[in-house]
Amino acid sequence: MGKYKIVVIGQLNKDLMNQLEQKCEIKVWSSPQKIPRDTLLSWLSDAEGFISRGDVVVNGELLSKAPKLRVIAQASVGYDNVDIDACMSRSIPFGNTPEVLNEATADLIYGLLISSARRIHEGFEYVKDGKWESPFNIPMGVDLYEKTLGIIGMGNIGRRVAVRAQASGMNILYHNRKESVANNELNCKYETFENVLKQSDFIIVLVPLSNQTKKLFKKTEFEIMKQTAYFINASRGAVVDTNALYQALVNKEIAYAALDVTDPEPIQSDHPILKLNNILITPHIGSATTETRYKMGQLTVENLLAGLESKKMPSCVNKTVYN
Ligand SMILES: NC(=O)c1ccc[n+]([C@@H]2O[C@H](COP(=O)([O-])OP(=O)(O)OC[C@H]3O[C@@H](n4cnc5c(N)ncnc54)[C@H](O)[C@@H]3O)[C@@H](O)[C@H]2O)c1
Ligand SMILES: O=C(O)[C@H](O)CO
Repeated sequence: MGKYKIVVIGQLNKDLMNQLEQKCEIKVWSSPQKIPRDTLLSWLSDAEGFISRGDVVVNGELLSKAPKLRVIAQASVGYDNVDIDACMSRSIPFGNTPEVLNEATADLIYGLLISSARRIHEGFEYVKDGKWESPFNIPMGVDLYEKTLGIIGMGNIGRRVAVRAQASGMNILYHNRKESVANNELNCKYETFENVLKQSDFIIVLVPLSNQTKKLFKKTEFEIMKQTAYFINASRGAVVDTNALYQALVNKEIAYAALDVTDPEPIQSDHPILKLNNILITPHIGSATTETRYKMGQLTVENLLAGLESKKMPSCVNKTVYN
């Protein structure tokens, strides 16, 4: 039997590529830059399998140019770049990589929280700039102990963040579309969206980007937060109205923001929000550790090969495709 024709966007570990090469003939785009749409569509014209990436829009137009495509996999838990209905209409299973990145992403988010609260990155700038004249003229932070953390979108990663916060002596509120026994058993209290915003000292956003969550955080939402609130977004940039966040930070309606995701990505280096001293931004590095990225790549390859061999994927988003 011949090899499966596949297209891979992004870099996979060498041994994972070797694994794919055993069974597949591969066209690979390993550049961090976005692949030109025309190139991608021409590569997909005879492909059976596709490893996509977050910066590729997978929609009906793309699928119409890929008549032989039978499976799509992606190394991420979020799949807001993919039109799942369009995949369903072609009975194409789409595989993502949940859970394997929980700990790494929760570490990064907790790192953002501690770094903001304790002014860690500012402290280093201070030292580099020669401003550290005595032990008394230092940037002051705030305690986490006995403060309230509100998690909006309390799923796999949110729960791992909650465990870290509890170790620091924080109280946890959460809001999801509905209350969950598993979250309550973790000693986290369910509240309405508005109450979480009103009552929390720190707010972490971890909802998937969807039509319901696009610009979930606008002017009104920042207005109802405490003036001392720290706002942390690690979900997707488009969940937040960046201009409203900028105004809230400038007008001191909230104290501080830390973002691992922006809208657009990358954020323009001359964006005015970068000039503020009450913001910390990292370049979408939630899952970016060697070990975790390897596990994500491994699950992606398993998903793809399962699909090509007409077996059930270990992690399929549109499971009803198998009904
Ligand atoms: N910064 C990063 O590198 C990074 C890494 C991993 C995941 N993410 C993002 O984080 C998101 C969450 O990941 P996860 O693995 O915890 O997913 P998950 O599906 O386990 O959790 C998401 C939670 O959000 C809730 N939710 C969905 N829509 C909601 C709404 N409208 N209002 C309130 N709650 C809602 C769900 O009920 C669920 O509990 C991903 O979708 C992805 O966008 C970012
Ligand atoms: O959704 C995810 O898994 C992260 O954002 C990494 O892309």
